[in-house]
Amino acid sequence: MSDPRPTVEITVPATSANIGPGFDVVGLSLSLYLSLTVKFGLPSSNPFAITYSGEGANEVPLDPYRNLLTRVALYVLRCNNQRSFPADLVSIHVDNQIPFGRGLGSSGAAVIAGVLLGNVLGQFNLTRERLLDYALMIERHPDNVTAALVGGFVGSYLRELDPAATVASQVPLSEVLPEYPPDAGENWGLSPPHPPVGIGHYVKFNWNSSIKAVAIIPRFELSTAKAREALPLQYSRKDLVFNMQRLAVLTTALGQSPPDPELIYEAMKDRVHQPYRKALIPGLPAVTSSITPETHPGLLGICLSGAGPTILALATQNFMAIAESASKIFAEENIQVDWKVLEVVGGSEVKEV
Ligand SMILES: Nc1ncnc2c1ncn2[C@@H]1O[C@H](COP(=O)(O)OP(=O)(O)O)[C@@H](O)[C@H]1O
Ligand SMILES: N[C@@H](CCOP(=O)(O)O)C(=O)O
Repeated sequence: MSDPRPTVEITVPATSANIGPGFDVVGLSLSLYLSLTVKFGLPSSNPFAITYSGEGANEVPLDPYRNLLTRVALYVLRCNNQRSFPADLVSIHVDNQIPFGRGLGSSGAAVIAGVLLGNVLGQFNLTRERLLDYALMIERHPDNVTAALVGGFVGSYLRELDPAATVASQVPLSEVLPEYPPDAGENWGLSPPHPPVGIGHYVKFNWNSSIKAVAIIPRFELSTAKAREALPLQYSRKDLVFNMQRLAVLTTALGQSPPDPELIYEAMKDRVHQPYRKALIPGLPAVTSSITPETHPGLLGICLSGAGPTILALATQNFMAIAESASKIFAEENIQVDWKVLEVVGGSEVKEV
């Protein structure tokens, strides 16, 4: 009998999406990680164990048919004609540093980790582009998942698809990832819609490594779905031009040396999502308007991280003063925060240990 497969470690970074004007377009990978340790043994009919430590450990379902990571992995397996988890899978331990529902891309990281897990379990050797296709069937805005997969400061778009492929890519999440009711027959959910090839395209921008990200993380959760419901369906030309002008400047300005605070502070302003989300995040307008490069030398720009409620301040120094000023404004709204200084890091990794 052959030896069991080696243990595999999968690490996926947190991400901050939008960076002000780049709603659903740009993302930044940050130094907080979702890590999976996947152990194999002799083939057996015993079910494998899922264990968690860190963020969300007490709330996450440990049933593989309900857990987001393993449901995504099962989606990849089933799209590649493998109906279930392999018999030599013994355990998956998940250690998570990314807080849930705070705008730091926990669900995007879980989707990428699930796709990478499916690829490892099925030994499919899928390319990075194909892995991204699977992720984009599940999380339909490309900013978080692309940055979590490839790392760095990334811009991405979804390709316009031919009519047949468009139908597949618009299948609701609930159909791509059904919740697998325990009493359903064994053929249930066996033929999920396959992702069209080449849904997402991306480019990596330069990043000046002296720029750090201060994440000011309120102690309450805001689901991305709820924060997206607050947005209008239509925008004025004026507001779209406002954002496009700033985004065009920002993607280059954050790679320049030395970074120019005057240019970046204005280029991180937004009129597409932040104004509509302020009712969900008390203190947001005060934080983004009163902490400036003049009041806090070293600050480059400040915005909502993803769908919030976390605030992202990009800065080269004075991190504590920036975080304390933001904490004070949130405290006036009776909101406690935690804060961290994060680095911009590389993308996901899969290695045998
Ligand atoms: N590591 C994980 N394992 C399982 N489920 C996860 C994991 N990370 C995130 N999730 C799920 O995603 C939800 C948060 O998603 P979302 O509202 O998009 O917020 P975020 O801004 O953190 O991505 C969590 O409540 C949880 O259901
Ligand atoms: N562009 C999306 C990004 C959501 O990011 P998350 O980290 O909050 O999941 C949006 O702004 O809705």
